[in-house]
Amino acid sequence: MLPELRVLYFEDLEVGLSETLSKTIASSDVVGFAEITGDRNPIHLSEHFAARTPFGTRIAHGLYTAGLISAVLGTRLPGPGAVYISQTLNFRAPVRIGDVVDVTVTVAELMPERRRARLACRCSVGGETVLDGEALVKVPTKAEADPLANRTERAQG
Ligand SMILES: C[C@@H](O)CC(=O)SCCNC(=O)CCNC(=O)[C@H](O)C(C)(C)COP(=O)(O)OP(=O)(O)OC[C@H]1O[C@@H](n2cnc3c(N)ncnc32)[C@H](O)[C@@H]1OP(=O)(O)O
Repeated sequence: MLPELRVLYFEDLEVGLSETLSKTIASSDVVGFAEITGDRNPIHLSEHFAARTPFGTRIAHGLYTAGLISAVLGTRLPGPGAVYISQTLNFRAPVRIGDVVDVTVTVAELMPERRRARLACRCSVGGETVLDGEALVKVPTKAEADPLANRTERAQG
């Protein structure tokens, strides 16, 4: 999943605006996440260990799946320049190697006075919700992102 970057400024957002990206979870993703974070829980890395858990097989780290939400926020909605403030997460069902995770974020509320957007986040596999929660992000306005362009517009206008 390497989507094209799209910048949406605060004034471009409206409640209900939504974006979905999909990612197939590879074993190398899970191994890589274990390496970069140090979370070597064998439920993610060892088939032998995972076979004796209720899941029956290795599962992805919850925070790896959550990271896919961050990818949508940071690349598509709102996109580059968005700053995470908070994120709630409910891990409702496991994600297994080979699963295709559909990640959807939807603008739920806009708070113009502080340029905050609240977004509903849902990850699903085959239509089943595996993770949901809410993100709060700070979103640049066009003027904040490009103050020179704004000054030029005013001078011309
Ligand atoms: C630390 C790391 O190394 C480890 C990881 O990252 S593990 C990977 C991330 N976690 C997961 O993949 C777990 C996914 N979730 C599940 O498989 C299940 O939710 C569960 C096994 C954790 C819980 O299942 P269970 O104990 O069977 O619970 P029930 O389905 O019987 O539900 C009982 C009520 O609790 C509510 N509920 C269950 N899970 C969650 C949740 N994650 N968040 C919020 N609420 C949850 C469920 O809705 C039921 O509520 P009700 O009102 O009784 O209907």
